[in-house]
Amino acid sequence: MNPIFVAIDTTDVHRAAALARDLTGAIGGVKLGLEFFCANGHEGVLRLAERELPVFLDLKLHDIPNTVGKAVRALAPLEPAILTVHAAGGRAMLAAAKEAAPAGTKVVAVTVLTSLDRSDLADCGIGGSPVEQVERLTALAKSAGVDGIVCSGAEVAAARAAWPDGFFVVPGIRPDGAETADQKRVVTPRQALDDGASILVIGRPITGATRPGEAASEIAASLRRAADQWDK
Ligand SMILES: O=C(O)c1cc(=O)[nH]c(=O)n1[C@@H]1O[C@H](COP(=O)(O)O)[C@@H](O)[C@H]1O
Repeated sequence: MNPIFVAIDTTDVHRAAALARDLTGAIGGVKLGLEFFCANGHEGVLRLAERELPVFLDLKLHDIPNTVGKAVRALAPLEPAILTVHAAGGRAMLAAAKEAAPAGTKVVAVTVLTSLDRSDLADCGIGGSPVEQVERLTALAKSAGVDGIVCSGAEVAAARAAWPDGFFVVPGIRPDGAETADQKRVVTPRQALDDGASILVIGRPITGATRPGEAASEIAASLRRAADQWDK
C-alpha cells in the first residue's frame, strides 16, 4: 500500500475534490481535518469518499468519554478508514472512542502535536522531552485498546519498539529543503518510513506545490525503495 495520505486542508470542497482527482494513483489516501469538516460536514466527506481513496478523518476528538463515544457514533455512517482522538483525553475516553467506532475504522491517539517542542510542553505543565511524553502516551493508548498513535518521525522508532504491531501515523513530514512553517518536529518521508511509520501525513509539500501530482509522485518514488515496509 502507498503510505502517503495527503492532508487536504481547505474549506473549499471543489478544490478538495480536484486535488483528490489529480492525486489519485500517486497517493494511498486522503486526510480530511477540522478545517474541511467544519466547513463541509458529513456531506463534504461523502463527496470526497466518492473518489474511492481511503478517507482519514482527523477531528482530534478530546472530551469526556460519554461525549466522545457519542460523537464517534455520529461519525460512523462516514466509515472513515482512520479517525483521530487525543491521547490526553485519558484511558476511558480512548476506550469509549474505540468501542463506538465501526469495525473497519482504525482509532488512533494523537500523542504530542508535531507543532510543539520541549518548551511548549513546559508551558502546558508537562516536564521532559517530546519523546518521553510520546512514550508515556503510547503506553496509555496501547493499554486502552485503540489501534495506534500519531507522533512525529522523531519519536516513531521509540514508539515502534514499544508497540511492534501498532498502527503509526506520522505527520510533520518534510522532504529535504522544504519549508517547515508551523511544524517543529519534522523528518523526511524516507526517514519516517524507515523508522517505523505505517502511514505518512503530508500536506503543504504536496498541496502547495505548483504541480501537486508531480510532487506526490516524486515523494512516492523516493519511498518505493522502502517498499517492503509498505505492508505494515
Ligand atoms: O493528526 C494529524 O494528522 C496531525 C497531528 C500532528 O501532530 N501534527 C499534524 O500536523 N497533523 C496534521 O497533519 C497535517 C500536516 O500538514 P502539513 O504541515 O501541511 O504537511 C495537518 O493536516 C495537521 O492537522
